[in-house]
Amino acid sequence: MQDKSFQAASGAAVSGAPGTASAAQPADSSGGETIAAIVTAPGRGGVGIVRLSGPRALAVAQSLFRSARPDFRGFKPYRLHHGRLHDLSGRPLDDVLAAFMPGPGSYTGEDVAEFHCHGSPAVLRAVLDAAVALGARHARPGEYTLRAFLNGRMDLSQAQAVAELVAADSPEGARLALDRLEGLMGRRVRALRELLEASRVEICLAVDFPEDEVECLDPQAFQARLDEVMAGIRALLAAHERARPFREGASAVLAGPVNAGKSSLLNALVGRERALVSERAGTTRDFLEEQVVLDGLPVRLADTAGLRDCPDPVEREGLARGLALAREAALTLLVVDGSRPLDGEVLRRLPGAARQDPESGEEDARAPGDGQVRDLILDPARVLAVVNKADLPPCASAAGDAETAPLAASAPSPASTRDAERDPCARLTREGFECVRVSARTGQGLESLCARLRERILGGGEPVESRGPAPSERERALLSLALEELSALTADLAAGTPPDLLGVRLETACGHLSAITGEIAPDEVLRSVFDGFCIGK
Ligand SMILES: Nc1nc2c(c(=O)[nH]1)N(C=O)[C@@H](CNc1ccc(C(=O)N[C@@H](CCC(=O)O)C(=O)O)cc1)CN2
Ligand SMILES: Nc1nc2c(ncn2[C@@H]2O[C@H](COP(=O)(O)OP(=O)(O)OP(=O)(O)O)[C@@H](O)[C@H]2O)c(=O)[nH]1
Ligand SMILES: [Mg+2]
Repeated sequence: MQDKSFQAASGAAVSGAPGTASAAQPADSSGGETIAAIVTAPGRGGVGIVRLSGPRALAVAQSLFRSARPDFRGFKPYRLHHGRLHDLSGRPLDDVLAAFMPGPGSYTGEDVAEFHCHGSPAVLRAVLDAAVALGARHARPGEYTLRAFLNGRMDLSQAQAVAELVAADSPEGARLALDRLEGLMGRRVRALRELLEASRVEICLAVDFPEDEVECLDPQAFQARLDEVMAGIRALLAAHERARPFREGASAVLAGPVNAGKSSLLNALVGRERALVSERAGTTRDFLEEQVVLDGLPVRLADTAGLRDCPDPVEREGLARGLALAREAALTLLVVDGSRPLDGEVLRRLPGAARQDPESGEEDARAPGDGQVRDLILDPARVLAVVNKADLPPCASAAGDAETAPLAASAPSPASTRDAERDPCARLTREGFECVRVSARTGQGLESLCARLRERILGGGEPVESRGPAPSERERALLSLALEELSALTADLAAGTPPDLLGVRLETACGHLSAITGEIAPDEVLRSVFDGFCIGK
């Protein structure tokens, strides 16, 4: 036997990998219990995994597993062994690969065993039942990662990053979570806290030896260190804001006149026939939302009822809902038909329209008479104009447009200024709107539309992938609290507040930072973090 293996005779809870256990590791997080779960997604799959963690993991694996090899002499850590699982009565359950990962070096810090089965829900259920019959119990959501946390394998920020990684629906969202999983966040926050701890020591000295106060507490150096910590916290808060759209997904709304091709565009961006499309104006009557990843950015995209003046109360209500969505969204995609002059419904919503219309009074004049709908005023800052149907001849080309010149030549040539006025793209550009020409039918221009949409929602700025971890919502709240405390401390210092009171503020700020990594984590905090997990994580 060339290396250590775990034979049936060796009993449960044999731990290998000496030297990796941290001194701070709690004696036992399992309370003696071994947990088991199907850790792959519900439903059928090529392979499905049942995982066990706890003191009886090895014993359970040894009773269920029979190697296919006659020379099998027990599990070798981190090796896949081929064989069969049998239940207690000896009935074969599946042909599998099995692995054993001894604590404390494993994911959970405990002994872990895995069965890589055929991905049938029936097989997986039977394997899980067999493990439970041998004394394991069903794992609660997030319990593997909770054990990893309690065993000092990761801090709270990393544990939360695991849940976020599993939930990520874009490559960038996953990257952000992976950065935190590596422990970047914890390291950054601990470094900031250490600076504050050094200040606390100074304060304690000043309190204990007041006669030496001048020597111990140099307000300038003290403030300089506070400034450094506050700058560090602000940088983390800024990273949170930049990452927010990737975490939560941004929202964009397709709005515009009837028949402009909003639903066609939704379908083209989603990649399937999600919304009904027809040549009849007023096809979409209620809004409809779909989650898509556009140019790496997760976006909740809503298709809405077309803008038109309509007496039908149902259609009016649909329109009102669409407009309400547009007011909330990060960006409105104003879809217009590029083969026709700009629709009156768009014209009267342009920012300058109220001034041009002598009959209408103030903003309220554009809300319909019954007062139930507050209408939308198209604001170039929150709108990206999408000039659709680029596959059709443009309604009128702007003067000097080379692409459409032959067409203009064959048509009776109207004055070029009138041309420019009739072209929706020219008109909207003149009104200050950014325009993208696309064809929902041919797909032309969709790539640049997605790129512009991403840029507009993220607000240009620094790329999210610029180094540095992005705090989660929970971490953002704690960082803000710490920052508030330090700002108050700055004011106290300037006002000549006695050192013992300054010390209290410092302690509070340190407490907030500790809560991020979980060094101080009351049960309800742990519960709120791990409750969001799925079973098997
Ligand atoms: N099959 C399987 N895949 C998985 C996991 C798992 O538990 N099982 N993971 C979990 O959800 C993630 C991987 N995370 C893991 C992190 C650490 C260790 C671990 O045992 N680390 C030891 C020894 C490493 C080695 O010998 O190479 C260590 O870091 O000391 C295992 C998985 C994703 N993929
Ligand atoms: N040639 C051409 N026709 C298009 C394009 N996009 C949409 N259409 C056509 O325009 C008509 C209206 O399309 P829809 O997607 O239903 O338009 P809508 O804006 O959702 O209309 P409402 O729901 O009624 O407001 C349909 O006949 C589509 O086939 C395009 O890019 N090129
Ligand atoms: Mg529609």
